[in-house]
Amino acid sequence: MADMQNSSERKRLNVQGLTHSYGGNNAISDVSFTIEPGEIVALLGPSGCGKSTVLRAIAGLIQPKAGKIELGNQDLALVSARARGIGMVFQNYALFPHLTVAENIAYPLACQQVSRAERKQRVEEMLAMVRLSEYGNRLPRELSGGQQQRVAVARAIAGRPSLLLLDEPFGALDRALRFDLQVELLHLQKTLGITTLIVTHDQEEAQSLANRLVLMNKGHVEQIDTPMAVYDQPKSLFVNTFIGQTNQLAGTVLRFDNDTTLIGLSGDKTLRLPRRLNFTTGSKVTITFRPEEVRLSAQPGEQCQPARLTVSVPLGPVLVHDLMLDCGTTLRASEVRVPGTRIPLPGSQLFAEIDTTRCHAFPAEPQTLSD
Ligand SMILES: Nc1ncnc2c1ncn2[C@@H]1O[C@H](COP(=O)(O)OP(=O)(O)OP(=O)(O)O)[C@@H](O)[C@H]1O
Repeated sequence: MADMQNSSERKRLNVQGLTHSYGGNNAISDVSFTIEPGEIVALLGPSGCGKSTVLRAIAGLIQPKAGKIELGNQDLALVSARARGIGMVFQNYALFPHLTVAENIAYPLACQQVSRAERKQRVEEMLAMVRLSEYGNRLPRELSGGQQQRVAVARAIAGRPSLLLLDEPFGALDRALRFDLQVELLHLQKTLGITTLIVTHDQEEAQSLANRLVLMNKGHVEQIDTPMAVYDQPKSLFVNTFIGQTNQLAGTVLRFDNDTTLIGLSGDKTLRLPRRLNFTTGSKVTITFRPEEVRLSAQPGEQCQPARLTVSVPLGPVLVHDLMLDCGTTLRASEVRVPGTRIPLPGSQLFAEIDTTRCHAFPAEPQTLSD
């Protein structure tokens, strides 16, 4: 293990202005981000937003139309896929079915012309790392899905890559197994310190694994931040709704009083935000807030929106309430259950107090944003 730690050189990945199209249709436009040596970053976004295209360009499997990719101090433009020193793991394991587990792991080492004796030693080291020491002589089909994926990870890191690319690596596995493998991968990645890029559309996976998230939408990068910053300070409505759950209210900026903004909601209701928004009076806005930022009570109060309970669902330690405002907008509230928490009856008239310090405001129409 010590040998392994010293031999994988930690490198910085620098992606600048990456642009690619397939047959005239732009798949990614001006994608830029960096991954610091030893860092793990997740590329996250809805299906078709261009994640795999970015990964393929970094791996050298496609030639991007524009942009620059540097690993360490090396520009990869003229470096073949094979010579890039990148380990890859795909969703579908992609193990050679006719080779044993040990032969699969040894394969990239043979390509690198590593001596037979060292190959044997490294395969044993890798098998131990992914806790499959007893399985070296089995064929892939004699392993479970989770075990096969661990072999794929072992094979990807056996060649001591300076960059590890993972494309939906646990997508085919069930939830519990995914979690176990995520923890294992995190441990391995930290031990080896390999600069890692993981592509996923699973936001929980991204948040639990990565130091930073690169959020993509329609071929563009929308935000690059830590998982907490992306959750707490989303830069766009897309990011706000893609990460975690969120409530949305359509509103109009009515006026500014001192350091507050009065928002008009439908049905003559209002909401006062305790800060001056960067919008002009009359702007149409979308106000967002998380379910945990809504407190329900049976009594009306200032800043409370009347709402009728549709259903309450206990989810482990949390009670999730779905409600409907008078205007027909749905609202979700959540609270941590404590002994004695009562589940209200569907149809109950309740009052939703929104934590206005945590609300975000986004333009409902782009042209209403003031500068
Ligand atoms: N070989 C190809 N030929 C033509 N269009 C392609 C090709 N590969 C991808 N695309 C298109 O490019 C866009 C980006 O695809 P890409 O596979 O990079 O997205 P993705 O975010 O990885 O999606 P998913 O999460 O579904 O795998 C999509 O519109 C897709 O249809």
